[in-house]
This record gives sequence, C-alpha cells and structure tokens, in this order.
Amino acid sequence: MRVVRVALTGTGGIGSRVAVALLERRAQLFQRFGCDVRLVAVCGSRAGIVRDDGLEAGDVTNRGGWIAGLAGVPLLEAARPDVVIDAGPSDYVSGGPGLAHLEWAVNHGAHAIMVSKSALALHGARLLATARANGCRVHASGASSAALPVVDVLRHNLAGAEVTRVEAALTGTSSFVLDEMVRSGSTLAEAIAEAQARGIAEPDPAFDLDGRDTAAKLVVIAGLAFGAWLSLDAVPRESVLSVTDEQLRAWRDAGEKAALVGVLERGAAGYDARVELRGYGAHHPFCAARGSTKALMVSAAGFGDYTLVGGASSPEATVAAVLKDVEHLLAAL
Ligand SMILES: NC(=O)C1=CN([C@@H]2O[C@H](COP(=O)(O)OP(=O)(O)OC[C@H]3O[C@@H](n4cnc5c(N)ncnc54)[C@H](O)[C@@H]3O)[C@@H](O)[C@H]2O)C=CC1
Ligand SMILES: N[C@@H](CC=O)C(=O)O
Repeated sequence: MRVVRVALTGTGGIGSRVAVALLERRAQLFQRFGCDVRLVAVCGSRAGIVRDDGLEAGDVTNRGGWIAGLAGVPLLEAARPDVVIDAGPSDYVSGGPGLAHLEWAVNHGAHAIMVSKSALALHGARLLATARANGCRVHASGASSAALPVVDVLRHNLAGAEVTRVEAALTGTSSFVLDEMVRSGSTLAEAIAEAQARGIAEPDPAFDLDGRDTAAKLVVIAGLAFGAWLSLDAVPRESVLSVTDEQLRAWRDAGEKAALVGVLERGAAGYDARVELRGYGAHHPFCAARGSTKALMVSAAGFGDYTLVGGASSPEATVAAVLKDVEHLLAAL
C-alpha cells in the first residue's frame, strides 16, 4: 500500500484544526484513493514532533513528546514528507516561515499545500518554476480565498478560456467589518473585535482592512490560474481604514452593500490588479453576500459572465478547503 507522508508546519488556529481533520479523514482517503495518508510531523515556531508510523490527534493537541528546536526545515529534513502543508503566519516583508518550507518542498520533490499566503504572493513565480521542474504540485486554496474556489473555477472549470475580468470579495474580515458598520451601525473597533473572536482576522487585522490580504490573494490567484505573477507591491489598494462616517451613511441610505474587492483585468500587456472599495446596488448579485461571505464575478470570452457567492471565512471553511486540496493532490498522484 502506498504511504503518503504529510508534514504540517504551523499549528495555530487553522493548522491544529487541519491536523485533526486530516487524521479524521484518514480512513475515507484510504477508501477513495487506496493510500495511507499519514501525518508524520507537525511543528509550531519552536518545537515539533516526528513519528514515522503516524501521529494521533493527542500528539498535536497536547504537544506531549514535542522536541524543542525540531521545527521548520529541521523538522522537514527529519520527516522527509511527500506533502508539506504550511499553516504558519503570513509576513509580506520576509515571506514568512512558509517561504523556507515551500522552498524545501519544491527542492526536495515534495508537493505543497499552502494556507499561508506570503511565500507565494512574494516569490510565487520562482517557487512555481522550481516546483514544475521537479514535478511538484502546489495547491493553495487556503492562500487564495479558502472556501471560495476561485483558482479551481479559473483553472479547471474555465480551462483554456480567455478570462477577461475577475472581480471578487476575497477577504471575509473586510466584508464582515463593512457589513457590521453599514448595516448594524457597529464601530470599527467593535466589528474588528467580532471578526477576531470568529478566528477569521489576520493576527494584525490591518492586513485584512487595508487591502493587503486581498492583494496577496489576487497575486496568488493570477499566478496559479493564469501563470501571471504580479508584483504585490504594485497592486494599488484602497482601505477600509479610510472609510468616513459620511461614506458609511451614503452606503446605508442608498441600500448598498459595501465591499473591498480585488479586480483582475486583462489588457494588451497582461493582467492588471487593484483592490478597491465599492458599493453594490440592491439588485447586484454580491448583495447576497452577508457578513464574511465571499463573492466572485468572472467574465470569460465565449463563456460569458458568472457569479459565485459563498465560502464565508471561518476556520472550519478553511480546513475544508485544505482537505479539498488534499483530495485534488491525491487524485493526481
Ligand atoms: N484564520 C483564517 O481564517 C485563515 C488564515 N489563513 C492563513 O493561515 C495562516 C495561519 O492562520 P491562523 O491559524 O489563523 O494563525 P495563527 O496565528 O493562529 O497560527 C499561526 C501559527 O504559526 C506558528 N508559527 C510561527 N512561526 C512559525 C514557524 N517558523 N514555523 C512553524 N510555525 C510557526 C505560530 O506559533 C502559530 O501557532 C496565516 O498565514 C493566515 O494568513 C488562510 C486562510 C484563512
Ligand atoms: N483574514 C482572512 C482569512 C483568510 O484568508 C479573511 O478574513 O478572509
């Protein structure tokens, strides 16, 4: 029987849930794919554990037997996984720890599932080129809007199509905060606190609100779906943090849904990206997206226009998206 060895780096709010869900899915994956998907290593920032015959949920949640210093690349070297899942922090300056983890994977013939965004958002072109050269697959639903399957729709459902425009509300926290302020009259601080309590905000919620999270997701989406790796710094961004009371009142009085959206447009020289604040009239399909629910509009030559509303941000939805990536990966092995 084929054994697929999985290592998970980053065991915070999302990573710890991914570990447990993967263990719970083991029997089902065996039935569906005929292989033993074995979680052999997990780590946080400073410690980790490797066990060749497979970890159990308690090993992850109780952290008994974790070894100090066995984290990151040393953990991957010790575990020699077939698949690396990275759910560590995103850092748009250094690339985050996920950069070293993804580099290790694509240089050692391992497949990767990225939940953290910054490694791909900053260095996607180089990493994907190495992955391709070494026969490694890189999936990144978690890094590109989680339960809203944007990359899948563009890459598989619209394979070969000339996609001319993508407009999408990709950051659940900014949608949630705007909804709370416009519809319920919450203050910015109250709305952010609620998004944090729901486990969907980035550790620094400014990343969600000032458009960096959406811009990073746009870069990952354009790179994975179209092979167009844009510069994250060059994506112009509007910010929820600069919305005035007057603007909030105007959206409320007009019955509009406010959203911070990412836009990808195909021009003569390739794809342009931007992040902008928009108010959608009552009859626009994005008005169905309440709270942290995401939304996508795609225009493709020959196919026409599509709208998809769903995939609300939540830890459970992100875990479900990671498990979907696992299924896609196993189906292709
Ligand atoms: N919370 C959400 O709904 C979603 C989060 N993401 C992304 O997933 C990642 C994780 O998010 P959360 O779990 O919410 O954050 P978190 O802050 O709860 O977890 C991050 C974990 O990474 C660990 N870590 C830090 N440095 C590390 C290193 N060098 N090696 C291994 N682990 C390290 C931290 O100790 C922490 O436990 C972030 O990059 C985030 O942008 C993606 C989709 C949805
Ligand atoms: N902070 C993000 C989490 C997933 O990427 C969001 O709010 O959607």
